[in-house]
Amino acid sequence: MLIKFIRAGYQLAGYQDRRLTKGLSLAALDGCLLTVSYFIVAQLILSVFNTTISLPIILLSAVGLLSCLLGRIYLSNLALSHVFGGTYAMMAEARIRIINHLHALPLGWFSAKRTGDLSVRLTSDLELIEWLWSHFLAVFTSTIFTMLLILALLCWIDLFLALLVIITIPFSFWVMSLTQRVISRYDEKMLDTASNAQAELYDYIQGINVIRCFGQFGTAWKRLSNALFQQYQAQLVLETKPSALVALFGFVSEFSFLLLLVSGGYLLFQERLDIQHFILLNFFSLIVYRQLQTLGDGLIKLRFSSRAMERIKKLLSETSVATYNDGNASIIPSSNEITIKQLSFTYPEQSCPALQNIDCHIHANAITAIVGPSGSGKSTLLQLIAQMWTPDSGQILWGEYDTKIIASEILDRNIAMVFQDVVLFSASVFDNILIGNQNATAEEVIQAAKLAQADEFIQKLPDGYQTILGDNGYSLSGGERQRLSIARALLKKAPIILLDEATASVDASTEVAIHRVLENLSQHCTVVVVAHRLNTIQKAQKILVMHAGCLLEQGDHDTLLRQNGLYAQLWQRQQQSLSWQLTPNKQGMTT
Ligand SMILES: Nc1ncnc2c1ncn2[C@@H]1O[C@H](COP(=O)(O)OP(=O)(O)OP(=O)(O)O)[C@@H](O)[C@H]1O
Repeated sequence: MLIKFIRAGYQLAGYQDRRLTKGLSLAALDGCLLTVSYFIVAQLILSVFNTTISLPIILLSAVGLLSCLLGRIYLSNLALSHVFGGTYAMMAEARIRIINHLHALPLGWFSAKRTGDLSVRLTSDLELIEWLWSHFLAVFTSTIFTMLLILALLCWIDLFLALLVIITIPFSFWVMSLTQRVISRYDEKMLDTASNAQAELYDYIQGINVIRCFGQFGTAWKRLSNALFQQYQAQLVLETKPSALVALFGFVSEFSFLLLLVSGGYLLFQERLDIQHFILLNFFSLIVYRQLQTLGDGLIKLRFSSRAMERIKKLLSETSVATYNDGNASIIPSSNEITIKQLSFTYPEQSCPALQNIDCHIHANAITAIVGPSGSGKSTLLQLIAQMWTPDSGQILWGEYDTKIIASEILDRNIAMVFQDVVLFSASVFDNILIGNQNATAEEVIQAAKLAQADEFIQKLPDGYQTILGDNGYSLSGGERQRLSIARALLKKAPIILLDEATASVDASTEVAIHRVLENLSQHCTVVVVAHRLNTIQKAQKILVMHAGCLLEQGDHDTLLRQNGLYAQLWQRQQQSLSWQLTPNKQGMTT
């Protein structure tokens, strides 16, 4: 089981740190040195009883014991620093591998799993494994060596009595494995309830403003306290259920000591064993008993963290977006046009497809707009173009190549996307824009902010570009946040820019200015925008009109108006609403 655990750890990290092997060898040496010091004590006891004790023997023993002690301090220190160095480096690598794997997972995975569960796997589960590697492996190795050597010493003193100790060891291990099996029945539940409690805590803190606004403290608190109570119960069961077996393990290990005491006493009485050897046998069997206890404790914890290891391995086995790992990094399409062929897509765990048989052509170096009623599939189409999901069927071609065969890093580098929900990090405004292109100069960052109509409000912030934004950039208005995310996308200078209602929260004049920038950009970029306000995309070279997951109409503004279909209806409704005027009625209220 231990070997399996170590192998799984190596797999998790993706490499085997040499410091760990070195540290474990040093721990084994430490265990040997401990046995040497016990041997010296045994010799001293024998010489007392044999009356051969003398000052030189006492001095020699003292020097021997001191050397062993100093040697052990040196060895255990060195062993631990190697084991810690190796373990922490490997676990850091494991975390990076997990994060890299998460990058490649389809967005649906994140919405299906709760953030709390993920954070438990990345924190508590990994910490448990890390703790066991760093604190148990070295102790386990030195304990095993000490125990084996002491058993050899026991055999040297009296083979028959040593065998009495040895035969009880398999029983101890049998009880230990029984305990592990019982624990494994409850530890899964404990880890699951811990994940759930963490998820509830996360939801509670995230949604505290909504909870407060709608007076939902009672309901929200009930959910949270329920989850915490379940975790508490699972923890209690895990601790109490195997306790009888843990006690039995202690009894079986102690029994060997008892057996030796009684049998040794009998042999002593029969004068077949002398007193000095009787004392030595008991002294050593007591040490074996202690070592067995240490091993038992560690192996029980090992079982617990093996479960954590399985959960992380399961996370790593989640299937990534098809293109992510297999893509060809050398493919660079000759043009930035996008062709969509018979594309259909259903969200995970949904029965109705969000997109059905979409066929269209998105011109290079032009603006294409996607419009349609809410829920018609506009954002989904945009996200599929950005390869955030794997389609059920159909193809998306970038130039002449199917995006499935293009390496995801190439796609990521060439596509800039502005999402509906803007995510800003707790960093300066400057750094938030710089995320778009880490190699950009300060001038380029400011230029991108100017193009996104963000420079003016940034200059008015307390520290300008160096103003630190709070959690998720809460100190900015919705429109300001959107402009920062547009600046970020512009800074990327990607040949394909996708904007999902990127200007929904900005005022009309800013929106016009941003669209003017997009028009300029479209001279050398493929720009795809999802828009609700149709007057902003009137000049788009192509407009895709979505309805209930289908592409209903396509063409430019004038063609679509002539078709007198859904687009014409939407256009007319918006034009009517633009002509509305607020006038006071007789009671003086505006209507
Ligand atoms: N992560 C998801 N999981 C399951 N269903 C989803 C998910 N995201 C969107 N949907 C569903 O897919 C359909 C299309 O959604 P989509 O967001 O693409 O529409 P939209 O046209 O962009 O809407 P809006 O204009 O309101 O943003 C909707 O029925 C929506 O409920």
